[in-house]
Amino acid sequence: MAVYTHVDPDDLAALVARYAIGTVVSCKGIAEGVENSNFLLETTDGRFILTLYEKRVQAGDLPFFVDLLGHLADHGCPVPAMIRDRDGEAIQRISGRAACIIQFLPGISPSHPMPSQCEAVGAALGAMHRAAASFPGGRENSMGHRHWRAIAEATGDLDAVISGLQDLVDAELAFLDAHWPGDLPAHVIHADLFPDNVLMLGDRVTGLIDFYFAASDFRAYDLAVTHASWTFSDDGRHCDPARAQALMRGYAREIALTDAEVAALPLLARGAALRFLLTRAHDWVHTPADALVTRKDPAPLLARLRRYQAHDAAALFAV
Ligand SMILES: Nc1ncnc2c1ncn2[C@@H]1O[C@H](COP(=O)(O)OP(=O)(O)O)[C@@H](O)[C@H]1O
Ligand SMILES: N[C@@H](CCOP(=O)(O)O)C(=O)O
Repeated sequence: MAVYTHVDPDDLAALVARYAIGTVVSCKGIAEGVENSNFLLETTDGRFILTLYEKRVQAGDLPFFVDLLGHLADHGCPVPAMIRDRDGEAIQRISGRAACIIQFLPGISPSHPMPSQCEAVGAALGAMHRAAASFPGGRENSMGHRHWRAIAEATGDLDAVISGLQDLVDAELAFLDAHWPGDLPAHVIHADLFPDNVLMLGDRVTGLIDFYFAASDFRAYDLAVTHASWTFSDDGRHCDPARAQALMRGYAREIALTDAEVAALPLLARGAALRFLLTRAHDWVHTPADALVTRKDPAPLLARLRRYQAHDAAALFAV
């Protein structure tokens, strides 16, 4: 359960009173997620998500996320609105944290996606990229390639997380620094489109959520993150060709990748696997003991990284 911060009932009632959304019926911590404190808020008017922003989300970035979600919704993407209070404010404070009340979207995150669901999420990602390309805002990717070495250093002894990890990470960082592309098509991307950040009903995508890592970066890197998180076995050792082809097919319906992007995908996927390996390793070591959160295992991301390092990795991205 990701609840880092307690919400006092009187403070919550006062917060909700700022909005035209009825009065509080209940407010329960949500089991999923690792970054922020999330609550399912029920009022006399319906269901909402209350998010208190923790660790990696800077309060100063929240106006960017509010504007981005508004832009994507205006372009037909299934993203949740940040609800505005009677004064038009979406960003609040409660329990010493920046906070938002967010539209509740229906759907379930697929734990073991079917190929048809991978195809649907590929198309939803492509459509989201088409919309994001016209978004005028931008944001440095604080979880992007240039920052991975700092995350590794902040973790401490990587060998204490997985034996032999330090040497592997040092070598991979050097390789990626030497080969990372300079000029692929870029705009604001989601950058964390794991299955738990997509809501679906059957094969229909009903929600793309959790945009708090959204930042300016290569669109093909976003596809690589999605490939790494949707097409592998739970242990990260096996990429399912049916799921991978379906994801790529769905994306290709919306976006025609350039030859340079196609050539870069295996490298970008190595970067994607390393990024989430590093943040999981960091959180493995540094998550507060009293937080109600289930830490995510870094090992399956290491297995994916090894798969993407293999000489035949380009085949994993065939349409
Ligand atoms: N707009 C929403 N509609 C419905 N459920 C949501 C919404 N936002 C978040 N959730 C639920 O809360 C969980 C955690 O949200 P998420 O934003 O992924 O948290 P974190 O940023 O901490 O990882 C999601 O897996 C989902 O179950
Ligand atoms: N998706 C990342 C962790 C970030 O958590 P999220 O719940 O905000 O996606 C991972 O799986 O390591």
